[in-house]
Amino acid sequence: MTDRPSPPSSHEAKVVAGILRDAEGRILLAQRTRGEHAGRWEYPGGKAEPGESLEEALRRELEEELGVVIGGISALIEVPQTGARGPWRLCAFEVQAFKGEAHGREGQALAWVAAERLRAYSMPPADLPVTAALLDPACYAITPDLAADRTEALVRGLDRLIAQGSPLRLQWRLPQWERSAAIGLLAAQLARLRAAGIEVLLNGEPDEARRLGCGLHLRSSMLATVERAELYGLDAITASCHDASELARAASLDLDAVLLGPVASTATHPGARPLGWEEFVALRARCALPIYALGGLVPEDLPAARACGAQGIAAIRGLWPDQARVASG
Ligand SMILES: Nc1nc2c([nH]c(=O)n2[C@@H]2O[C@H](COP(=O)(O)OP(=O)(O)OP(=O)(O)O)[C@@H](O)[C@H]2O)c(=O)[nH]1
Repeated sequence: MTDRPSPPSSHEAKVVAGILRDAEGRILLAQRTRGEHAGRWEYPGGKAEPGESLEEALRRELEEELGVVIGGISALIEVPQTGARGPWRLCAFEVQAFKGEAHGREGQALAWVAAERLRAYSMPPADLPVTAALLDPACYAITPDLAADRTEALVRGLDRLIAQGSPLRLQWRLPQWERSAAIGLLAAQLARLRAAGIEVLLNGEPDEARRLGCGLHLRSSMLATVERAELYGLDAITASCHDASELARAASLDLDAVLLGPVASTATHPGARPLGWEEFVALRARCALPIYALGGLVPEDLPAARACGAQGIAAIRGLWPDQARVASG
């Protein structure tokens, strides 16, 4: 587990937002009536006032804007951003219960939206990571770098991932394997992975992923050269990023998420300089893509990652089940 990040700086403006659900599980959006994002939809809330805790701010805003009194809340994600007026942070909370019937007390339109329809609503950029935190897996596993004769060990690892039964993204990365063998094994495993709710992204070429009908992960070298048109018709697309220019490139291609790291030092990439959480936050603040924090992280790091604006963690060792047995088995 990594050291916890330092608390957000006090000169950073805070905006609180609540995720409210109705009896059918639909989520409440409010339409902005003024300012830069007028007409766009957002999670209801507003700016915290000086001296107010985030919970107090959320309670006040939701009462003022919607006429509801909220019960318990839990942190979903914080999204540090850099705006024209300086640093600010969108702090999104799941609202476990509320009293009263939500209505637009400030003339704003409201909509109860089924989770899978959220992305059909135009939202401010800072909301992209909030929506991704609601809809997409928090864990992004990467296959271990096994030798080409280790098919059985790999399949045993997949069995265990499936048995865990939690939502997951899985990057299929087998650099030591013949291309045809790596793709052949994925083709044979894809249906059962998908049936278990595991979303597979091939570390490879767009055409290969299209033929398999799975997602695609772009190495940073490919991110630099790939054209948007080559990515047409693919499921989820992610990319490896290490700095602000790669993040900007990923954003210009409108990718679904990126992996940013290494946050801490890792056994698999011993020479790479770790970013640490502070630099991670500084980079995250300059773009609005969903970002998985990568490098030396384990599931216990998830709350810290979410507090730094990460969608979750990406890892080989930290997420591959029973790594020790795979390595020696
Ligand atoms: N409430 C809310 N604000 C958001 C979201 N996403 C996002 O970028 N924002 C931005 O955060 C800021 C929130 O300010 P606000 O105008 O709602 O807050 P307020 O009513 O307390 O402030 P005001 O009285 O200065 O207008 C706006 O610039 C808004 O566009 C979101 O999901 N919910």
